[in-house]
Amino acid sequence: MTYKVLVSDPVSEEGLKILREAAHVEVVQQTGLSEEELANVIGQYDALIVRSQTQVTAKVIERADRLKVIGRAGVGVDNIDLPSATAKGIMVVNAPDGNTISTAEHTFSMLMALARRIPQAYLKLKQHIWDRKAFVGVELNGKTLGIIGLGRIGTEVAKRAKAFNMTVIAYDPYLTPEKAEKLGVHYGQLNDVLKQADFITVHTPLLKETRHMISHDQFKLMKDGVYILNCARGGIIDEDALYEAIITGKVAGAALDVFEEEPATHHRLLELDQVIATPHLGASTKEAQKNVAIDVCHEVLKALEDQPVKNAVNLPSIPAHIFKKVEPYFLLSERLGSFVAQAAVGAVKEIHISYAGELTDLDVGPLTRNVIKGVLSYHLGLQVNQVNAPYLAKQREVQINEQKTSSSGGFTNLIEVRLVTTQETKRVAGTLLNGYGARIVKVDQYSIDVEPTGHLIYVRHYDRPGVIGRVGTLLGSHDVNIATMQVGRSDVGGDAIMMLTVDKPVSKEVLDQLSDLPEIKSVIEIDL
Ligand SMILES: NC(=O)c1ccc[n+]([C@@H]2O[C@H](COP(=O)([O-])OP(=O)(O)OC[C@H]3O[C@@H](n4cnc5c(N)ncnc54)[C@H](O)[C@@H]3O)[C@@H](O)[C@H]2O)c1
Ligand SMILES: O=C(O)CC[C@@H](O)C(=O)O
Repeated sequence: MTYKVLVSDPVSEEGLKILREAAHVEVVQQTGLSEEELANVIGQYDALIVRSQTQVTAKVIERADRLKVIGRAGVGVDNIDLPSATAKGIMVVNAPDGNTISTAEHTFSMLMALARRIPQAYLKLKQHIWDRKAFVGVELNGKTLGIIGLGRIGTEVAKRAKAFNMTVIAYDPYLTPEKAEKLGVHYGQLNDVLKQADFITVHTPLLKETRHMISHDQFKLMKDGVYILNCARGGIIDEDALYEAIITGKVAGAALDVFEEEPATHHRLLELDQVIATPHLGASTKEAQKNVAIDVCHEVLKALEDQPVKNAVNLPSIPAHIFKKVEPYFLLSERLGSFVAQAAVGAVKEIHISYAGELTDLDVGPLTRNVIKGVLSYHLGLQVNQVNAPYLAKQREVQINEQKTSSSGGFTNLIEVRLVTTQETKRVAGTLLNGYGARIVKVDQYSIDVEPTGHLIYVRHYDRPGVIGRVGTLLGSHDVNIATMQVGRSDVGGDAIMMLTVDKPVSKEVLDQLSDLPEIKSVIEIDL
């Protein structure tokens, strides 16, 4: 059988030749296809290889009847509708390592160009104007670089900054003071980075939690005359807030490689002299394109030949007989991980998972991987899957401990997840109730009974008369309907929790108002 592979973005020939040289593969290159055009041809192909331009939408996937694998030559898979691909059984693979250095170097080029106003001076000279007074820059030497997101690229940027004698302060949910010390960077919370840095660069994925993570309130905390860089994803920085911060002089300059909507040829930020920009060129080097093309083509070939792949973004690979037994606990295990990651404060250090009751007879490996996936996905997004979750945890020095125990607290099956962070230990336990589905039955020392689904509000408070009423009244006054409410307390008048299920996401303003109510200790919104 011959496999047909469609390459719909420019991808390096050095990678494609791996496919061309495979006897049973035919490669077709067709770039610049509209959604409609791609949907019309996709039915003929077994594999699709893209970079970031091609939008692999639900409509395209719906027509992809032969498609076995989608290969992304790069890291971000935000241009691929992963749920649709997964639902149709199409594997998505990426090439996460090949463009790290290029993107770090691009960020550093932008940092230097921003500090010395090189693009602005270049433009003037091209207009035959020899203006030396207008382009006085600032040195990097002795300045503080704030890095938000110290993953692959952030870490490489940090190394380069240190070579320039910069102080580096970083915030990442997986960064602990010990790891920071090893890397030679200062450990900070987000606000520390915002307050202390002269230059701030973001290197996180674009997730619900990171969308607009730098907005009006965050700009207010920064030093006057701060410089901002985004070579990660448009949308991490709120572009309207950035515009305002530049106009008011809070931000002295910004370097942008990415935009909320691309191509961004007419963006109003581009009108500002303080803004320098490139059209999403972070990964555009011969080396990176060669690396990612080779990596992704190897992966696509393996997927076509049913061999194990390293960088599958969506599909688990579990033998069928094990899958059948553990499948009912899949949702519960992942949601417990996700719950505890959202509920806990501080950088993740250890994940302890214990299984009790009838689960002790099963191979719980896939469930453990699912719990880890649930924890890590909160900060690492779509790149985490069943296959790579333990590897990603190890890479981040997160310790994993799995055990089976006889104490099931009266439940026929029980999964307990204990997350140890730099600041606290958070526990959650769940069970699968025969005929009723998954339930969270314990949070820390409190017994509750909550379906792990939808929008939850987790309130810690003091057990005093009137607290529950005030919470209900406040939510009601903001048109937030409470679907269920569970209350747990340690002892009368002592610490207590409330777990509310609400029908729609609650705005930050309402959550802040809830936190300000008397006797409330903390309020966290959890999306499952
Ligand atoms: N401009 C380009 O051409 C280009 C090229 C490659 C990658 N990228 C983008 O760069 C970004 C980083 O890529 P990477 O390979 O370093 O990814 P990575 O997964 O190695 O690192 C991302 C880091 O962000 C951290 N993070 C997640 N949520 C956070 C939060 N709320 N606050 C602080 N940190 C948080 C994660 O813990 C992780 O360590 C991604 O958005 C990727 O798509 C852009
Ligand atoms: O394909 C590109 O050049 C962009 C790649 C980059 O944004 C990525 O996420 O890997």
